[in-house]
Amino acid sequence: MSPDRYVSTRGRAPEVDFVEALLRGIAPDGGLYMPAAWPVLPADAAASGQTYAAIARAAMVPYLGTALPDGALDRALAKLVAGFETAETTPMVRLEDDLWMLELFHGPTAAFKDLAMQLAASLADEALAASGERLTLVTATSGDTGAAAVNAFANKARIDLIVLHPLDRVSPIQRRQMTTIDADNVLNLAIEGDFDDCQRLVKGLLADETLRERGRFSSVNSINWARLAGQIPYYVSAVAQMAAQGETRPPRFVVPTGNFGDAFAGVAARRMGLPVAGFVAAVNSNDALARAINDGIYARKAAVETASVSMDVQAPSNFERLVFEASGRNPAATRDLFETFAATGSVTLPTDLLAAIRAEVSAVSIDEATTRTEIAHAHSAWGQVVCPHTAVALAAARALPAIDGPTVVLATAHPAKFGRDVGDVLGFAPEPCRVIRDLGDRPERMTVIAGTLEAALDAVRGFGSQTASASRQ
Ligand SMILES: N[C@@H](CCOP(=O)(O)O)C(=O)O
Repeated sequence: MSPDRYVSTRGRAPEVDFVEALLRGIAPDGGLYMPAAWPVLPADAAASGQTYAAIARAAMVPYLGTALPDGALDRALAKLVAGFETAETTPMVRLEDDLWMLELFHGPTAAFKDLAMQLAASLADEALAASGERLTLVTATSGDTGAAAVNAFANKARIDLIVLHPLDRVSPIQRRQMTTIDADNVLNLAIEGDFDDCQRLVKGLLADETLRERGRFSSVNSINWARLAGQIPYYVSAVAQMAAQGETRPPRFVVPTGNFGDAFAGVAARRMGLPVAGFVAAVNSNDALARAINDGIYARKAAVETASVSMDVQAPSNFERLVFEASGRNPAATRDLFETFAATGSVTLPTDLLAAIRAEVSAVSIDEATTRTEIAHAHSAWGQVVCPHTAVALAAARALPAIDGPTVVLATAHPAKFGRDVGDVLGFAPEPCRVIRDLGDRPERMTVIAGTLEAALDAVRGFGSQTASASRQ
């Protein structure tokens, strides 16, 4: 069993290497790829004083094996860190003695998604240049993933990118980050529906045989293992940064959660040997994950609109990876559970599975009023202007019982991406960072379509002609 081989959570697909997992996105049996074994972090991986690139290299090399050209990861990491505005890439702020905030929003679209998306784009580019193939990517977004994907994949010669966002349910800045980029290889579709409709359409597009003639077809949502691999390093970096300040007790991480990809990357880091006291998934009123973990019933409900829009997710795709891992990597049990969920919208988790899930992660749901109160509290108590997603996690963290160790809250997006909601609470608009100021007032390009597979198929078939593709090579 090797960490550079990938198995499907549903057990009915052949093993693949990293490049295949990246370029396929989802396994042919409908499952998600998982490394066949967990690699072990080098003993000094989280020692203080290392650069982000060095930490990321150590954490990610075992997952890539020899699937990519020599030096591909180093080139991708060099480009990644050059695109960030802070020397530490993911700096930390100590809010209180035992409460820290890990800032993941200093990249080109001011959200944590940049950390993995920039790497995925560089690595996909290298893989396709080596094989001579073309790739079409489809991606569902509730705001941040789409922006990060458009920035990372715009004008890549061998790649077309189609982004589906729920019409009028992303923030104006998030929408403009997607729609104002000047790139013929990007198609923005605004779906009449919610994020879960977008996610359902992406799965439908990926399963459609008639689109195969376009070449390879994949997704850069966090169903793609490459997205998770690129999110593992910042957990290691957090432990290293705290060690540099004399804090060596294992931390508890509180992760604002939508699709559970960010949190599962943390679970992976712990599996690799990172000392972690626990994980808490902090969700907004879209609480399917919290209900599953706390009540033992995983059940879909209609999504509600919240200020933390990127977390307006009712069927978190990476819950499948958690179930696979917590079931002792049992593909039959995982398959049964998610096939039943797909058919009925509700499953009761078996008692032993639920206990194993709870050993990995706990979950807290934070309502809108508390989120607003927390935005105000972060400003009055610590002088921090935080985005609604970060506020959800801070509120969850402050409600938790104390532990003998630090609690680290992941700050996932810059507050200016959500200026209206944050400004509404604080009475002033958050200061935009450079990448948001640079958006300017360029015209927007997007197509509004109904939330049906037929409408999505029509839009995709009409996009990215061979002629246009050839002219970009
Ligand atoms: N939070 C997301 C939803 C998609 O998440 P992903 O991590 O699976 O790409 C967003 O901002 O779009």
